[in-house]
Amino acid sequence: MADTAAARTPLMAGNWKMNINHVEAVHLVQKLSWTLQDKKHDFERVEVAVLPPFTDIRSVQTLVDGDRMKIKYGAQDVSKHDAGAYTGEISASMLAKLGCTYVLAGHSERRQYHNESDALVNAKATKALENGLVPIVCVGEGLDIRKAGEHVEYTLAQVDGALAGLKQDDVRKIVIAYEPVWAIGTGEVATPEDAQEVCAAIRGRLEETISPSVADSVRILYGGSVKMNSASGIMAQPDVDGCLVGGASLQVDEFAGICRYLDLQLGYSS
Ligand SMILES: O=C[C@H](O)COP(=O)(O)O
Repeated sequence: MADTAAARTPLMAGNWKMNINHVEAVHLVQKLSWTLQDKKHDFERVEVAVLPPFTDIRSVQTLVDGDRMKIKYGAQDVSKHDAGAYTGEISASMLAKLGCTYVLAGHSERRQYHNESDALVNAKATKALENGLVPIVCVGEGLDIRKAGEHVEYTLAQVDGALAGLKQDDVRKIVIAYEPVWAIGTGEVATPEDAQEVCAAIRGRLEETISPSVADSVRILYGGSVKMNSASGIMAQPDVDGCLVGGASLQVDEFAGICRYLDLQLGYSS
């Protein structure tokens, strides 16, 4: 496959999960912005996004808009419904109105604790796209599947299910995050080669089932215990276009270091 990684702008997305209230969110985003600006971070070269809990999004929007920050933001989940009697759910149009760019669909914790199926992930991604949001579709295997050596096949089946029926032009817009469940929040980092193996297989599947040009455009992230020190090795892989960062995104210096992996690779000051 043609190596067009340079045409895919890397994305570092910080998933705060159920951490950080709306007051803390303002401090965290402000400090992240100052830290990155101070280091002259080039947001066109490496895109930075935060994915706070729903209750924080309005505060983050106000700050980002007011200070004209280049940090993007989004949500951790979205309803498959447009509106109506769905207590506790949040629609894609509500997120769009809040200026969200991204929304996670099918994070492994949603699949694990809320039994989200590939069909539901597909419905959520579809709703996100209809409302102008970019879904970050999450896939990845558990430890038993990895040990059985079935991780590639398993993950590709999730990709097929999550993208079923989407139009080529819609698939081109999405982001896919490969997060091996055994490496999430455990300190167990998949090796760069582990990440590359599955990310390359996902790209290959898009090439086969959608089109080579779509496969070359879609950004594929790795997620699972990424830290400042592991980011550059992971990002050196040709089919890895960014990271979905959980725990480390709650620490400004750590997350800023991940976003600045290129500068740190070149030995510039941290
Ligand atoms: O959404 C992020 C992934 O679940 C990774 O989380 P983690 O960096 O805490 O392992």
